[in-house]
Amino acid sequence: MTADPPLVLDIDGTLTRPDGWGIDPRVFDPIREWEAPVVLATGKAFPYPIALCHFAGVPELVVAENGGVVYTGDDVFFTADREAPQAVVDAYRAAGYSTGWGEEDTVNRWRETEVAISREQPVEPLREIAADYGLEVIDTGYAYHVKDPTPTKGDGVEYVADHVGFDLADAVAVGDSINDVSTFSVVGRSFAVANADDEAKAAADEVLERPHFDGTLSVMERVSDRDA
Ligand SMILES: O=C(O)COP(=O)(O)O
Ligand SMILES: [Mg+2]
Repeated sequence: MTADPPLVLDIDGTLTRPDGWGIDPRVFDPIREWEAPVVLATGKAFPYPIALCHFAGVPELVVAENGGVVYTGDDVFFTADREAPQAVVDAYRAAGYSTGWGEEDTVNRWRETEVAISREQPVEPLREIAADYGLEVIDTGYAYHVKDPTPTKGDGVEYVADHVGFDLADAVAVGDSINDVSTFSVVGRSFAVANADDEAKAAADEVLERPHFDGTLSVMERVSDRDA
């Protein structure tokens, strides 16, 4: 018997420090002590959530690249490929723009199914080129993501739940942006942190009073049925 509900957590904007950048150091113990699966569902490239699970010492249950890459702990699923997003970014660069991440571009280096562009770069030409390729550009508040519209974080979360064997109706999700809306629609209870964008706030069952990991921690304390 487990007292805690399964958790689905976004990373940027949700596990972040009060100033919005970097993982809040208080994240590690509560997720390690959580008595149910914890799924990290992020727009970041695959190695980032894997590393977070690894260093926190928790099982690697991961939805990365906004649903493009799913890891159930046993199997990796790729639900899109990078070719078309890369063609969009190549055309964007050919038009004189840049991804904005510098020469080595560690943001995209290990990305398999989409490409991310710095929010300091102009988005309108990017949207126009992406539309020509039938792709979308989503703004997470941390980056612009050029992606196939089909795979979503919510689809990836369903994969993980099926493989791990928990009921999503019991699960609780916390997120901050438009890329969490699909997650909110597949779980039993959803929460948007106070810093969330309008789309996430509208989709969540509840908008929290507190931002970033302060908000997420308040949910974890509230939904845990463990005896104190
Ligand atoms: O990669 C991003 O832009 C945002 O990442 P997140 O989905 O963990 O918030
Ligand atoms: Mg986020």
